[in-house]
Amino acid sequence: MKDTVPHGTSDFVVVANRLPVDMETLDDGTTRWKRSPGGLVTALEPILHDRERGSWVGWPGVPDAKVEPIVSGGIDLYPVELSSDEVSRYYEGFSNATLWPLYHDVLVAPVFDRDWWHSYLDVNRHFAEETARTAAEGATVWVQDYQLQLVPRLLREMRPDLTIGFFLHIPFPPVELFMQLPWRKEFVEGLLGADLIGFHLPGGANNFLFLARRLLGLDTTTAGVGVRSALGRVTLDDRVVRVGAFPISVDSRQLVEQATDPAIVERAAEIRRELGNPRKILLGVDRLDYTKGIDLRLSALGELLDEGRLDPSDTVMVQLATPSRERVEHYMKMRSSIEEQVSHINGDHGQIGRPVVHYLYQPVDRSELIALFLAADVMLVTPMRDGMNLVAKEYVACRADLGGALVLSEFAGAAAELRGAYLVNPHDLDGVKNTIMAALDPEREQGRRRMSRLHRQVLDHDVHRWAQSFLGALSPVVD
Ligand SMILES: Nc1nc2c(ncn2[C@@H]2O[C@H](COP(=O)(O)OP(=O)(O)O)[C@@H](O)[C@H]2O)c(=O)[nH]1
Ligand SMILES: O=P(O)(O)OC[C@H]1O[C@H](O[C@H]2O[C@H](CO)[C@@H](O)[C@H](O)[C@H]2O)[C@H](O)[C@@H](O)[C@@H]1O
Repeated sequence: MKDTVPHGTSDFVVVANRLPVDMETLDDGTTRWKRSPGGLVTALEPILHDRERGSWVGWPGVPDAKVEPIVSGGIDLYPVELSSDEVSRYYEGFSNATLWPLYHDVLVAPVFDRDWWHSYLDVNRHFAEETARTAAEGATVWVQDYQLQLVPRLLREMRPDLTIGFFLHIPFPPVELFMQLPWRKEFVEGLLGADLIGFHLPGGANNFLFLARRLLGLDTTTAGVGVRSALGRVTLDDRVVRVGAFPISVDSRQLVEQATDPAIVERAAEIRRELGNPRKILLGVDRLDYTKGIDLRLSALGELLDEGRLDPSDTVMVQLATPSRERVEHYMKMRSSIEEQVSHINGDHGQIGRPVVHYLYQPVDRSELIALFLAADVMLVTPMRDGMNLVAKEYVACRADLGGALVLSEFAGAAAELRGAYLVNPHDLDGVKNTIMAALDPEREQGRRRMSRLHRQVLDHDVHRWAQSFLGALSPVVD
């Protein structure tokens, strides 16, 4: 973290709720920066690194942080200050207790609170203002995700010279659910401030086009949107907004490089030894979020052990749970119930020095994570609903050795592309159990063929292709 940067000179600006780094205050009162959680940051960081100069407008992750613009990892970071009241109402409230559950199939009931809505509106305006100050004349601005859906329109009003893209990282809900939102028109109008609106999957793009017709009576294309093709169009009085599907991905080549590094390969072997040399290692890696199906996979494991279909003396599960949104009620409840499940399984089936489930409620280093991917015989990715799920793609990118198996929920966006995975319906516990058993002991050549297909898919469709396809569609002159 060094040098300050001047405002108003950036030709390419990413705007996201979070900066790629979070500010952390240590016990002695000093501050340091650490990597922010989540897949949005994982995906966008390499894209900005690739560019000669890029800027990122976002929140530094803690309330009331007065921070000057800084340069980190070659990216100019422009912090947006949020008060503790805004963190509580805009971030924890409207973003994560209204929009997040509404857009994730109403897995828990969304709260519709008018004060939160006003805070969301205010904060979206702050972000638009900071971006308007940062962007150079005629710049390209790429707004990210559900926390900032009003920014495209607000920004266009302030700076009509900009080219504005918007990408939604979470599912766009079915029309029947979206219609619950008391401010539904404002959201569709907010997004239509962009020149191009991107979703992970064609289904989200088609839902949005339907809403633009039905809610706002706009003229739109009606043919189905394709993957990176056949963009939809919404015709406004003075311009046309394009709508498309651009499945996000990972920096596959970099992951292969890391996963074939002898030190990481050795660490993977060491992890297996540290776990007591079990015959099979199962792995889960998630933010601790009720959408991720961590409880479901623990139920499946518990029942398989209870029924004697898995032997606790030769099977181990590692579950990494990154702390997330810890002050939001459903996240607190989920943490308690998952920790109870882990205790039950270990209480019933563990032995001294040999728990069945190794559970960490803390992030681990990237290299340790990759070593865990290499050590895992079966990766469990079982969300009830997920925009994409980069963990699934990271696992198969790392398995250049063609070992391992991926159990993947049909309700993760990644399932649309990773057809060679062991796909499961997370609402069907017996189906999940049977599929885990099949993934644990595939016929060797068949297992390698599956992994080879998955690995190739992710190598061919990496995060650079994602960014190129979105930015290419945003403007033929933006690379
Ligand atoms: N370094 C590190 N990264 C993690 C850890 N847990 C999750 N991640 C990363 O966080 C990202 C999660 O993205 P994704 O699966 O799309 O889900 P999201 O959390 O909903 O964005 C992936 O890039 C993971 O590798 C951890 O313990 N350490
Ligand atoms: O910023 P947080 O509230 O701590 O949450 C972390 C991120 O979670 C979500 O990630 C999503 O984006 C991934 C990449 O496109 C995708 O694979 C995943 O399915 C989504 O859940 C959220 O959308 C981000 O805004 C958060 O930063």
